[in-house]
Amino acid sequence: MSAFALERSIAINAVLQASKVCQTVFRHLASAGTITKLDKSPVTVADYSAQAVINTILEKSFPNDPIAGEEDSKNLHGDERKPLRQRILELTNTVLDEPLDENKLLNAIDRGTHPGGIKGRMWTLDPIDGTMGFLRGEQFAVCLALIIDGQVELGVMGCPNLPFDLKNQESEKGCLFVAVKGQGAFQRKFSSPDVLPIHFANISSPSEATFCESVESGHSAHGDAAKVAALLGISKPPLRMDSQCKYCCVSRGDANIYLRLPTSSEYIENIWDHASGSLLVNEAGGTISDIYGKALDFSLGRKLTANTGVVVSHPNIHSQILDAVQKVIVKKENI
Ligand SMILES: Nc1ncnc2c1ncn2[C@@H]1O[C@H](COP(=O)(O)O)[C@@H](O)[C@H]1OP(=O)(O)O
Ligand SMILES: [Mg+2]
Ligand SMILES: [Mg+2]
Ligand SMILES: [Mg+2]
Repeated sequence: MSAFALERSIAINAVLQASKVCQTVFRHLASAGTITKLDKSPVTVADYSAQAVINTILEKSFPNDPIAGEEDSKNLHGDERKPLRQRILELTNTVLDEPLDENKLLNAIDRGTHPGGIKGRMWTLDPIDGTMGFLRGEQFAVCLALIIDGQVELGVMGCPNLPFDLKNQESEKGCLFVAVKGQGAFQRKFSSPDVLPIHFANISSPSEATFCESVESGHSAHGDAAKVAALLGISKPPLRMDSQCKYCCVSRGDANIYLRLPTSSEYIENIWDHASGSLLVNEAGGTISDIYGKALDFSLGRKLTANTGVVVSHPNIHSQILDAVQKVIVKKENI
């Protein structure tokens, strides 16, 4: 049996079940059931339920593995939140074999509070990455990764709204991406277990590239990305997309570069926003670094405290992209 075969199959099932919950929520209630967290970001019943589903499934097979997940139950307590809790519970129980009660639900969500770090085995989970995309009915991803001693070993991403073939409007939506370190990168449809290998598109000059970036200019500096593109002679418009679906798209050749350039806010990226995507990129033959060319360091806790921004591209052009990014950013820093 290949390395991490059990983890791979449990993670795929967990991500598919959580993705189902997200699809149900979107069909039935869209923005109802949304609350705003302290950092002003939105969280929905689907985020909580997806985290409860995945944490419960992981606990069954790997009871000793800690989980660093985005959500926690602190906004779900008290009488006022009872209807929200009930909705999350109902949703969660639609996909679990053994139903939870309210207490078990809150405990399952709070299994995700691990502080992270360099030692041992842990999972990191973003139950819905790109909540803004989810609320708009656009792209979002359910992202789960296994990290051992600070190294990402396995990544699984479910992208319920992503077409299997981005160029074909009729193409079936619902793609799952999976990578195990040293075993390659693959995608499959939600509807079939058959996996197909994926690769970065070959490219010899950055000027031929399509780059992708966030839809949200508050998450990634669009103006700086436009300057980088101009320096590189890129003439194609950017592919704007929410969530780690961007990692999936570059990994299967829909686009060639992913730029996540720091905004003026002092935001530090979370490990669950990049762990599965970074492994997928590496296994699909791409290069990923921060804007200074440093590898992403997943060993420092729940956040990527040693990194600034993200740059992904084919290895043939990575140093040229970094040069352009640094010209734009350093110029701005010196103003
Ligand atoms: N100020 C911010 N800067 C960068 N990323 C952010 C910021 N606020 C939230 N995020 C996270 O950015 C990711 C979305 O990236 P993108 O804009 O590329 O879709 C999400 O993980 C989102 O969290 P969440 O998981 O809550 O949606
Ligand atoms: Mg969030
Ligand atoms: Mg996220
Ligand atoms: Mg999230």
